[in-house]
Amino acid sequence: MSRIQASEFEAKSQKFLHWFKSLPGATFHDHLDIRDLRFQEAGRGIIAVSDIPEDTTLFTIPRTAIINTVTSQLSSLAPSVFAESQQLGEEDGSESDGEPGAQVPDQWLSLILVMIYEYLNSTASPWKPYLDVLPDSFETPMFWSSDELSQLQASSIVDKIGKEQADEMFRSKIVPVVTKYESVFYPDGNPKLTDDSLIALAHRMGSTIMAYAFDLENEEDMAVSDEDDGWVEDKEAQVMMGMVPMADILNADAEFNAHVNHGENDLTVTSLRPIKAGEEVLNYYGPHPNSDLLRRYGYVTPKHSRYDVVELPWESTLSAVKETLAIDDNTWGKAISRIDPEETEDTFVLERETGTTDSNGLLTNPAPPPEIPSDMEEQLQLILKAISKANPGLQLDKVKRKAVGQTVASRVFEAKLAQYPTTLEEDRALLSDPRIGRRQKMALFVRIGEKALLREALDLIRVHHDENGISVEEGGPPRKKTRVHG
Ligand SMILES: C[S@@+](CC[C@H](N)C(=O)[O-])C[C@H]1O[C@@H](n2cnc3c(N)ncnc32)[C@H](O)[C@@H]1O
Repeated sequence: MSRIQASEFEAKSQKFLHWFKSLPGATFHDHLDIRDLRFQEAGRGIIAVSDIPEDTTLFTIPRTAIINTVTSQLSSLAPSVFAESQQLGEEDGSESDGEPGAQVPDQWLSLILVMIYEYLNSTASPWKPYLDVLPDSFETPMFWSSDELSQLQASSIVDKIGKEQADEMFRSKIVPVVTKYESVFYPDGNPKLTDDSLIALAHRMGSTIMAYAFDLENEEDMAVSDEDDGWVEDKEAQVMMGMVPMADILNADAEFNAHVNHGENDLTVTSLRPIKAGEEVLNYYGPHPNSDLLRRYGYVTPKHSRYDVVELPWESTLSAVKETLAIDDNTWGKAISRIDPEETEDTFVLERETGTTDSNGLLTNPAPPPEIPSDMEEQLQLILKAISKANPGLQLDKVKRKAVGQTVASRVFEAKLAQYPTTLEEDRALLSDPRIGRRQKMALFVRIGEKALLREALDLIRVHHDENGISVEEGGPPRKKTRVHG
């Protein structure tokens, strides 16, 4: 990084800080500063420059400083925009942030439109110094090349990126709104963007929102008292997305030392424990696996590994059952026909039953090894029962069913491991290679976490087998004389 780049970056941070402090109702503790953390690939962050005691208000953000559909001028200049984007989002029930069911589509689309409006009106925007510290490029897989994506190997994150769906949604929902309100989005004859540039801008704003926006909580009683000023229109509108200057300069980790409180007129950030001079103030984005952290925020951390997950398709469990019990096709067909696809899960999630942090933001217990997912066990027993109904000769007692279940789970985990072209050991060796780039390193981190989880699950099954005095062989195919062809 050249000195000029560093000083430009610093100048933007200080301009933003100055702007923030001048907002009516805003506070920023003297013992804090915004720092350039690009040397640790963390953009900007907030650092304590002197010791700060527990329970200190670190800064206060008035709700009027938040960018959303209530505060942006766009609402008054084009009042029907949000109604329209709401309808458009609801019409096809489309998912908008790449995570099924995670966000009401109209909220995300509306905020993208607001951010596009503020960005295109940049010099006139009251948030200009804030917009200047928001990112213009991202490390999220949405922006990775296919070569980079291949480094994620068999991680289910690959299927959740949703670039094409986002492209399509922006083309069909954002472009027509901007075109319809051209004079609002391009004031004073500002040059118009081509559709492709507008879609690229929508991606930029969409990714910014994904990594920076907050779900703004409103207390129950506010829902009544604030009805007049538009914050809360009805029960469903009680959570509203917004861009919260300064709160979103906080980086985050699975252990953290600050908390954002949502008050009636402002948001306050308080210290959860003493913060020493030189320490970074850290927020918490949630118990995300590294795959999700990468997908949503474009980074990974060792502490989030405890929340890693591996998705296992039901199909793979079925194949392992058929193979383990050496079931012939006829019996299998009958057994499968007894399973109602409406009543079964398509995917199971292997994860550790790890608690989250204590009230100080610290993780106190090590994460235990992952058990076989309970819904996978239930469905496994369901198919075993269906097999015994299809062929009574294949009826198994409880102990045997348990052993078969564990053997099947082992096979499912092994099969998943086999989908990753490299081994855990190879990946760990590669991680320490100084020549690998940032994205490759993050991809390695994700796949190492998933492989380690599968290995832990396999080890745990081995321990259970030993404890129960059951060999894996016993969970294997019944001997020839007990095999009955249906
Ligand atoms: C809400 S912003 C935090 C401020 C951000 N660092 C900036 O410069 O604007 C979230 C983004 O910060 C970065 N980030 C947050 N926590 C991080 C961490 N622990 N390590 C590395 N990057 C982090 C990621 O790029 C993420 O998308």
